[in-house]
Amino acid sequence: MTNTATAAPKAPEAGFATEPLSAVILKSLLDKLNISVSTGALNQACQHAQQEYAGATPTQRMNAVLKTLKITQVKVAQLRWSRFDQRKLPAMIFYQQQWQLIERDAERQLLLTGADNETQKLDAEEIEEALILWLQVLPKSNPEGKTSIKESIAARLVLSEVFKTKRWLLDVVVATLIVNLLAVMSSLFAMQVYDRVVPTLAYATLWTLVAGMGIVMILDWSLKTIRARILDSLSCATDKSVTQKVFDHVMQLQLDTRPRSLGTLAAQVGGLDSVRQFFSSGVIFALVDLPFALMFIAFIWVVGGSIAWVYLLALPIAAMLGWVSQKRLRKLLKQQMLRSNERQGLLVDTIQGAESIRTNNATWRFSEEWKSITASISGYNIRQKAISNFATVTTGTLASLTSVAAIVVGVAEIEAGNLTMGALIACSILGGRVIAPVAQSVQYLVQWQTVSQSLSMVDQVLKLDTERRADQSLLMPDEPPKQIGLENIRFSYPNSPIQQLNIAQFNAQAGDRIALLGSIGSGKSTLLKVLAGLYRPSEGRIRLGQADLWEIDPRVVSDHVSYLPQSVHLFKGTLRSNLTLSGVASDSHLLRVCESLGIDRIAADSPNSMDLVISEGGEGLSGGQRQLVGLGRIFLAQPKVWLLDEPTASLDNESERQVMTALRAYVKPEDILIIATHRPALAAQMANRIIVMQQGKIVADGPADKILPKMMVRPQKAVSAGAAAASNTDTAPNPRSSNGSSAQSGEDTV
Ligand SMILES: Nc1ncnc2c1ncn2[C@@H]1O[C@H](COP(=O)(O)OP(=O)(O)OP(=O)(O)O)[C@@H](O)[C@H]1O
Repeated sequence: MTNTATAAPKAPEAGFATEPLSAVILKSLLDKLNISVSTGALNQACQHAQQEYAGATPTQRMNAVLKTLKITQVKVAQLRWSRFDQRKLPAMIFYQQQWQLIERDAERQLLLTGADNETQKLDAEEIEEALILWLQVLPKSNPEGKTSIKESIAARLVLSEVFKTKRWLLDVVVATLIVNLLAVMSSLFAMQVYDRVVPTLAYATLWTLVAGMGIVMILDWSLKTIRARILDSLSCATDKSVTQKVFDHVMQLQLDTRPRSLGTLAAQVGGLDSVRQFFSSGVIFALVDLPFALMFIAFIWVVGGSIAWVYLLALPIAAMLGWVSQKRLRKLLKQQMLRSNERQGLLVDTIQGAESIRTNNATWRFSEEWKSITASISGYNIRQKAISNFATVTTGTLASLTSVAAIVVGVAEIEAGNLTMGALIACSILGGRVIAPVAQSVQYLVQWQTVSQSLSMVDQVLKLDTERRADQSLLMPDEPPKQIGLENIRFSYPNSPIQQLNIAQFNAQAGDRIALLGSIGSGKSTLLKVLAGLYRPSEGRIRLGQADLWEIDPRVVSDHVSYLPQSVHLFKGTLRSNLTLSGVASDSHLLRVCESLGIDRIAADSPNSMDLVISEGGEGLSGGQRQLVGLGRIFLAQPKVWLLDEPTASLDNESERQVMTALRAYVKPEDILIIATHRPALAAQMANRIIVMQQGKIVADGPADKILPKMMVRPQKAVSAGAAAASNTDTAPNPRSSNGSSAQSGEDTV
């Protein structure tokens, strides 16, 4: 167990706010970030920023420099070295009264380079309080929104499902081949009738031909129906399997890397619908029919000679039209989809936060935001519709033009004696079969843009890390863990340079009852989530029992470690289904837990008892009742490690007492209990060991009876008192303090 105490933060180095940003250092940093900029322009921008923003912070001046240089892909953050996530180097540092470049060399040693190009190696401790300016290069957005099928994970997923069995492909190709050959029969029928039946009025021949055509039509109808059925069932099966895979991926996402905007995430996953619609809307017919266009042209050549040229000329024009339209649509659709996802996120946020919006009189603000997003979506929509309508109408006109041109050429051929009237009519019928799939393909090229944008949205979700690698062989220890600990843990949220946890050593043994104290934002919840295996630290190791927690099967981890979040989420269902989320608790166990925690009173107040209906989003229970349900879940799970984040924050005194009693009864002597709380009274009642956190670090760790009394004295200085107490304290945990007197007066929060 560690006993760490850090000094209070030192004052920032004088002069940091006014010292000009060094153009030389900034140039080196931008070069390292692969952002090219001319030295002259950079010098001018730095001078301009210094003159215009003389008294401003370094961040404001850096932003001014970037704005002058028109560098938009970079965000600036300013923070102390002690909170900086060192993996995010290089950066600029204000040290020894000057701006310098800080990076790591090949041996991972910290290296400072000054404006004079002098370099020096140094240790992290020397620059603990120095100021860092960090430039975050935002991922390059793909302005064209181009997603190649090869790069797209979602597209590969869909295609691998579509082609899992290839039998259907053969069936569809054979059916299509026959359907197209039958189309040739229809044109031959027309030719025979015009050339042989009409001149002689040979009815016997006509009836024979009609009988033949009857068989052809029945065959055509049957094959088309079978082909559609095959493709429909294929698209349903693909849809089922792909959406399931994406849903499972979302369920296994590493929680700290999950995007913060959940409404947008939901919209991204919903994008799969347009992919499914595309694949089930008959695109495969158009694709399969497309090569037959060439076959029909060949047939027209045989029957009508030079008429074939007309169609051969129309083909590339139609293809060009489709290609140009989809190219123009690409960028528009991407913008439209991004805004649509944003709107979906706003809708979810507004519905969830309706109470806060109303009570803060903020309805107008959200309404304005909605109006502005909708206006831009409509703008994109109108432009997109104009392009696709142009493509559709122009292809239609092209089809008519082609058929007029074919007739004109045909008339000339008839005059020259190269063609009969029947052959001209047969060519006209076949010509329709050339233009139709090409026109359809233009539509699909246009539609493909929507699909490829949806695919790239789904891709963004599929690219997020899952909690375990797919190829990882996981441990399944059969012994329950007797300890949980951290070694050299550092944690920061993605895209944030701030280190939210920095803990060299922490160990909790069986029997430990730990209260985690610290001011708001000090990292208590983050620590509990890291211990629960919900957040993956960027560095270091979490030991659960003898193994690394991230090497253990997550189901085994959840069996042994339970975490109660600060705000408990309830799901649509009943009180019972919300308590027994995993569905493994027996009724008698459930009833005992409900009685111990007072949940039975919630059930008793409802006519439906334990079947009390909970609606989507957990509406139907009060804040305190939700917290009891959350506790109930953990009591039912009976874990070895109990991680409770402010478990009684929403409870009244009576319920809190009941929960405390229940905790004493249910937490077994060999279990580990860690409670994050702002209430020293709660800590005094439950804990035999106190840990105090500050800025993501453990600043005090020791027996409750040594640390708590000092914290009760001046709650406003609790954290530093805790740190001071710890520095005078034995490092071994003491048995639980019996000194309840300090607890009684300790209703203050820490
Ligand atoms: N999803 C997130 N992304 C980025 N930063 C976050 C995120 N969640 C929390 N933080 C930051 O991490 C820091 C630690 O937060 P944490 O919730 O662990 O604090 P805490 O000690 O539990 O606070 P409280 O007592 O208010 O619950 C805070 O500064 C917070 O702003």
